[in-house]
Amino acid sequence: MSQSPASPIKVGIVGGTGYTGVELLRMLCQHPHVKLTSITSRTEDGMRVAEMFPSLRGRVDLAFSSPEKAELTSCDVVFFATPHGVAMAQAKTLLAAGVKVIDLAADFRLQDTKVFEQWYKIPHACPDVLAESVYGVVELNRASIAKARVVGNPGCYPTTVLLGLSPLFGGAPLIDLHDIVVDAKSGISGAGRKAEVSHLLAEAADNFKAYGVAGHRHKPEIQEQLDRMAGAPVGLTFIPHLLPMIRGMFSTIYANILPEALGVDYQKLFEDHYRGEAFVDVMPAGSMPETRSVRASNTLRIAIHRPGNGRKLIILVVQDNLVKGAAGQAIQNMNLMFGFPETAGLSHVAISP
Ligand SMILES: NC(=O)C1=CN([C@@H]2O[C@H](COP(=O)(O)OP(=O)(O)OC[C@H]3O[C@@H](n4cnc5c(N)ncnc54)[C@H](OP(=O)(O)O)[C@@H]3O)[C@@H](O)[C@H]2O)C=CC1
Ligand SMILES: CC(=O)N[C@@H](CCC(=O)OP(=O)(O)O)C(=O)O
Repeated sequence: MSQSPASPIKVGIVGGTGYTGVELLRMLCQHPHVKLTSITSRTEDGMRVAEMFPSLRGRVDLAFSSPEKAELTSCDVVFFATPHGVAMAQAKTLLAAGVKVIDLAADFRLQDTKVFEQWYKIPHACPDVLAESVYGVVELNRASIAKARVVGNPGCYPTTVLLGLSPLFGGAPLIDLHDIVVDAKSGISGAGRKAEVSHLLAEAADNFKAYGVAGHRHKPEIQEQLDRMAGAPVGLTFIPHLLPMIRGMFSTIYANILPEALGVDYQKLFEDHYRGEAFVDVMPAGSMPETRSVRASNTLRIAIHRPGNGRKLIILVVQDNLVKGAAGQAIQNMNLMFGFPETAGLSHVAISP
């Protein structure tokens, strides 16, 4: 049962100057049960948050502090909006102090440490903490997240793919598991705020390209979860693309319906599966979702298509990579971990246009 404590919980953010960090700030400063107490940056130690982000003037009255100076052990929960490898170095200390941890990077996503080390090129610092962590797609793992001390917030692409496919698993076999194709596109904020030539306006604007075709680190993450959901190895092709826009993610998923499942009403199946979910919207039959319909909101929208009523099932999924794909989902996890209403602080309507 949801409960609201009399006093707000104390929240720290490691990596407050990045794109997902400032999204956490934007949403948490309006959260009814949260008090922001620590926000770190190695490079902006001492700078007022509102000086760097004028959108937060009058909302966040704090300065960035270096991670060493920040009093993270006095928080109730710490979000890591940092590169891979940072959260796992501090998780044990925080847990020992009774602090819950939500990592927006990949340290607590892949349960197989060999696969983690193959893709992230760093040894896992705390396999025991990894073993107790929960993969944070709320709509898939609600009960475990509510009891968790450590959550690995999913990658942005995996969220679209797993929520796009999840209604097809758990009952009688419906699709050919050997051949699922995901054609995914992300806005450039997905690459973070750090300077890189390929992210310059002159390089990324008025351009469109695929990347990671030979292999992308989100493929093993999706694979681990899909294999678990399907109860068998899934044949997955995953191709990410870079869109010439700032925010937004669009995944088109192609699956082949099994001959014995051609009579299923997939629109109804998806509607029934997600009925009552606050942040997953199954659009009416024939809809064409647009990224701007979810911009700055925690909503993920899905549309189901079946051209010619044939055997190809096409699932269109849109989300804001920085919100449902990162900071919003992390707050949804926090709400569950502390017994708050799942929607607390997350009621932002999309900005459109
Ligand atoms: N952008 C997106 O759409 C998504 C991002 N993610 C993941 O979330 C995490 C954050 O992403 P994003 O906000 O885009 O990244 P950014 O590059 O925009 O920001 C990274 C932040 O981490 C801080 N930081 C960097 N290195 C360290 C370190 N060693 N110790 C402590 N702080 C550090 C930086 O500040 P400073 O250098 O001043 O300390 C900065 O505030 C990443 O792991 C990313 O993969 C997940 C899903 C979607
Ligand atoms: C557009 C773009 O570059 N997107 C990033 C993925 C987004 C992300 O941050 O994912 P992780 O948390 O797993 O790093 C990429 O493809 O590397």
